Parts: sequence; C-alpha cells; structure tokens
Amino acid sequence: MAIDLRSEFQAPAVDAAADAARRVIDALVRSGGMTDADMSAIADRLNAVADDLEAAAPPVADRLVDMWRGDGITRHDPVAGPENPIAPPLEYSAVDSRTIEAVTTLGLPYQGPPSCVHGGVSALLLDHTLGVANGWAGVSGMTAELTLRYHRTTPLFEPLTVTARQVSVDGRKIRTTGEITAGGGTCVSAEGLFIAKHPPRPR
Ligand SMILES: CCCCC/C=C\C/C=C\C/C=C\C/C=C\CCCC(=O)SCCNC(=O)CCNC(=O)[C@H](O)C(C)(C)COP(=O)(O)OP(=O)(O)OC[C@H]1O[C@@H](n2cnc3c(N)ncnc32)[C@H](O)[C@@H]1OP(=O)(O)O
Repeated sequence: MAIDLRSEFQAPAVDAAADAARRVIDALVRSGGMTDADMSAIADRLNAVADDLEAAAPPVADRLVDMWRGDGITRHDPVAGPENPIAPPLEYSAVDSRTIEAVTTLGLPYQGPPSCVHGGVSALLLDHTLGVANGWAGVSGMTAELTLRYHRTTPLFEPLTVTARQVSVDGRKIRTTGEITAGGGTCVSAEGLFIAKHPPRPR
C-alpha cells in the first residue's frame, strides 16, 4: 500500500519547484569547477529566484503552524518530504502492519567515500524511516538512541531499499530496527530506542 502524503495538503506546483531545486543541487555538485557554464551568471539567476521566494514567503512562525497541520506523515521533513529539496525524497510503502520500506537512488549530493553514500546520510534516512515505521505501527516517539552498523559501503547511483520495523513497545520505550540494502545485501543496519513523547505542535 502506498503512503498517503496527506493528499488534502498536496500542492503539485510546490513539489515541482522542490524537484527543480533538487536538479539544481545535483547539477551544481556534478559541475564543480569542471564546467563551461558561466557560474557567476548562474549565481545571479539563482539569487534572483531566492529573492522572489523570500519576498513572497510567510513569517516562519506561520509556516511552522502550516507544516504541522493534520496528522500523520509530514511533507516538509528532510527525508521523505516532497516539498523539501534536501529530501531525496523517500516514498514509503507498507510491508505489513509494523514494517515499511522505500526504494531510492542517491546521487552526488549525498556522497561520502568515493561513489558511496555518506554515513551520516544513511543515519538520517534510517532515523527517519524507523520513526515513520513507529507512526505506521501506531506508537511513536522521539529518538533516544540510534545504533548503526556499517557492514559495507552503500553505493550511489544504485537502487537502495530502506526498511524499518517496529519490534516492541514496553511502556514508553519503543524498539525499532531497520536496514539499507543494495543488490540484496545489507549495507547498514540500525537499532533504535524511541521514547513515546511528542513535543507540542506549533499553533
Ligand atoms: C507506509 C505508510 C507509512 C505511513 C506512516 C504513517 C504515519 C507516520 C506518522 C508519523 C511519522 C512522522 C514522522 C516521524 C519520523 C521521524 C521521527 C524523527 C525522530 C527524531 O528526529 S527525534 C529528534 C532527536 N531526538 C531528540 O531530540 C530527543 C532528545 N531527548 C529527549 O527529548 C528526552 O531525553 C527523551 C524524550 C528521549 C526522554 O525524555 P523523557 O523525560 O520523556 O523520558 P524519561 O527521562 O522520563 O525516561 C523515560 C524512560 O526512558 C529511558 N530513557 C530516556 N532516554 C534514554 C536514552 N537516551 N537512552 C536510554 N534510555 C533512555 C529512561 O531511562 C526511562 O526509563 P525507565 O522508565 O525504565 O526508568
């Protein structure tokens, strides 16, 4: 079953703009200094876009309230948020009532070792995916501990499967596991302890 990204709040043009920003980030990292493009002119054009966006943007406090409308999954987060350009973004599917997964392919902006995913990026993907698995399973909380094991390097440019499963709930303590696999092999595995607590939503 595909995830419902709170369809009542979807704005296709916003998601399209975030997709365009992802393309820009990828192209900038790919280009570096090895480009014939006029990077000064490109910086001017990108700054002009940012000027337009900033001039029309709401106060941050209002946007925070807007971000936390509704229940369930968010659209702004840095892992699955379609309207956040730093999110790949992951699209989750249910495997069973306590397990979710997403398939994604990461490019140069997420690089750590040569042609490999940065370990901190893997940690980010797993932390968030474990958290969403908890939400899917019905009892969620804040990350108190996250233990990662990096079994082998995680490749860029290849499909990665990110999986998470809620294992147990004991009072406020929630234990959740997950992994990133590539080509059927485990690259990173994670064990998380989450504590059932929810900071108040901005109003
Ligand atoms: C397929 C479709 C999917 C559809 C999905 C559907 C729904 C999804 C819905 C929502 C999902 C959306 C998003 C979720 C995604 C991602 C989540 C992101 C997670 C984060 O990004 S989150 C930020 C990082 N995180 C922090 O910023 C935490 C900072 N921290 C604190 O806020 C406190 O520290 C806290 C709250 C952790 C605890 O504080 P507290 O006061 O509430 O708890 P307290 O101290 O009373 O402890 C109670 C018992 O927990 C034990 N305990 C506590 N802490 C421990 C630790 N660290 N290690 C081991 N044990 C610990 C104690 O030892 C005691 O144990 P005992 O009862 O046995 O004595």
